[in-house]
Amino acid sequence: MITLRGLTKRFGAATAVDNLTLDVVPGRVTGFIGPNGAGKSTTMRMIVGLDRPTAGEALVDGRRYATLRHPLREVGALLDAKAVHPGRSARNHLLAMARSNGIPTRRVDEVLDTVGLANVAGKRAGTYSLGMGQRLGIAGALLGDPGVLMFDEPVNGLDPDGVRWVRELMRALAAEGRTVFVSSHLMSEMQLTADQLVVVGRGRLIADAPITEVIAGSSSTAVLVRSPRPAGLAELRRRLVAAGRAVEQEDDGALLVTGASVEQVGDLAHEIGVRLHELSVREASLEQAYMELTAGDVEYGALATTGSGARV
Ligand SMILES: Nc1ncnc2c1ncn2[C@@H]1O[C@H](COP(=O)(O)OP(=O)(O)OP(=O)(O)O)[C@@H](O)[C@H]1O
Repeated sequence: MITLRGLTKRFGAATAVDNLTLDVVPGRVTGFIGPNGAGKSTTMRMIVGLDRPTAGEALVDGRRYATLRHPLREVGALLDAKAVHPGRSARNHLLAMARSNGIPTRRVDEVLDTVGLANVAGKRAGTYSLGMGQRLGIAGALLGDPGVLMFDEPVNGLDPDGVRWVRELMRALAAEGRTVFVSSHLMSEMQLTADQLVVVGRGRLIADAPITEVIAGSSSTAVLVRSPRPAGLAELRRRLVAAGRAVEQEDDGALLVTGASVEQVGDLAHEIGVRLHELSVREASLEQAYMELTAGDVEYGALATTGSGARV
């Protein structure tokens, strides 16, 4: 478990992380998302003692990182995949990490196997591709078989096969009861990987909720209603609009209702005697929900060059 209490980091006048309080619990993949510069990396760096909080604290299983005797056995982290000496082989890099944490050598070969680098483990890390570097970083995080794992942008630079491998790895680690905290800008991937989401903007907490709740809360999540009776559907529409719901009509005549639950729409249809052929939820994508949540917190926005003209 990771516990953040009033966690704050200021760099001079700028506040990178602003009073974050939350728990990242075991047995789930918790996605950590937010616009560029929102404070995700700084938060993760404070959890593993690489940055010192200006105020508040970050604890791993109730303890500060600095007080852990064998930290790699408690918490593994992929923070900067390039933070490997380029002249060192992957195997030697992991061996040095293992020695300093009382981890047996055979574990080095195990994790090299797990991440698919066994065949190139003797090559200098400086010759590795971006994706291979990510795999080496992940191997380092797994090395101590820790109960808490953090990954900052783990799929960065990976090919589709690698992206899928990371997704399955995260899910498997959480299923084993570990705490998995992972940041990413790829919302479609997050939607497939995470159970819980922590959303930050300008250092502050915007949301901490199950992914299903985040998506259900989006204004793009709607109820789809289809009926063989156009007159009945028109009456349903009139009633819904009168009740303050937003209703759109699809090209095939179906209604898309926002701001009402399936139960409410179904009950109303029953009340006025409209026969239905479909009543279902059309879920927003995580990307849509994310865009709404963070709309006011995008720090490095550019003017859109096409479409709506909205700042993105
Ligand atoms: N060492 C530092 N000195 C000064 N400012 C810093 C330092 N590290 C981070 N910052 C600033 O803190 C803010 C948060 O940065 P951080 O890298 O934590 O954001 P992030 O959410 O990880 O962003 P991204 O998605 O772009 O990786 C940014 O404004 C950044 O410029």
